[in-house]
Amino acid sequence: MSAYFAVVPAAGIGTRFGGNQAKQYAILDGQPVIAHSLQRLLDLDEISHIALVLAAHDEQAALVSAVQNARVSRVAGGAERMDSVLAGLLSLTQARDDDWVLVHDVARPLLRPNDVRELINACAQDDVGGLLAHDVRDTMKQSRANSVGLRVEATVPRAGLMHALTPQLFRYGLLRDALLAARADGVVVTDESAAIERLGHRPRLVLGARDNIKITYADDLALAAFYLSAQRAQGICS
Ligand SMILES: Nc1ccn([C@@H]2O[C@H](COP(=O)(O)OP(=O)(O)OP(=O)(O)O)[C@@H](O)[C@H]2O)c(=O)n1
Ligand SMILES: C[C@](O)(CO)[C@H](O)COP(=O)(O)O
Repeated sequence: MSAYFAVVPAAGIGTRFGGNQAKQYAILDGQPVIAHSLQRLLDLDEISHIALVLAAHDEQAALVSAVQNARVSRVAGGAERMDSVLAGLLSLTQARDDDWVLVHDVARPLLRPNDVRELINACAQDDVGGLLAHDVRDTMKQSRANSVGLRVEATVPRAGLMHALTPQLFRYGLLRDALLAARADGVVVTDESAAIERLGHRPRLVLGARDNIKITYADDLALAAFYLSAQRAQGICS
């Protein structure tokens, strides 16, 4: 039977979020974002081990109790998200090629356990894997900046457009090889699926909850606090 591992890329510096510390240490309902994100994964008994990928200069992670859990190991990250994910994967020396690895951004603290289970179930018989996603709702415009400002270039048909979320779940050996190939080709991918797609595969898309937001800009923190209290009211988390 295949085992499930997780890699949590947490080596980013949060340029778009701003402030004087990385966004994973911003406080959300009394706890740093990293504590929420890790706890959501630790609550899933299916996951045997989590590789937490941190920036080399990170001195705050060690102070977070979820980081000290025996199922969590710390790994040094790289310059791009894909380098950090690869470092996490390569640290999982106990994983076999046909085991599964869930990659989940530390910046997504509101992951619902049921979404992970749906992703796991949907991919169970799959040779490749898949990711959580949700559909684009708004009318989409292609923009172009010119001498008279920002203008509409075209209206892009929204049918079939999806937002890629995490977790993204792939076979360990396939994901490792896909990321190594992207790196060897000098291609920077912003998610695991893109690396897998480059090899000609078509990852499965599993509809995920819209509250699984990524904290990217500072105002996302207030939105996350709102969704967290709504999840509590629904009994989705403690
Ligand atoms: N070299 C990097 C860059 C990003 N990440 C992680 O990848 C996830 C998604 O990246 P993003 O939201 O872009 O985070 P940051 O890189 O921190 O933000 P920014 O791009 O605004 O600097 C985050 O959990 C981040 O910590 C990482 O582990 N290693
Ligand atoms: C992986 C990801 O979270 C999918 O939404 C995302 O691609 C990573 O960060 P970015 O904001 O797209 O750079």
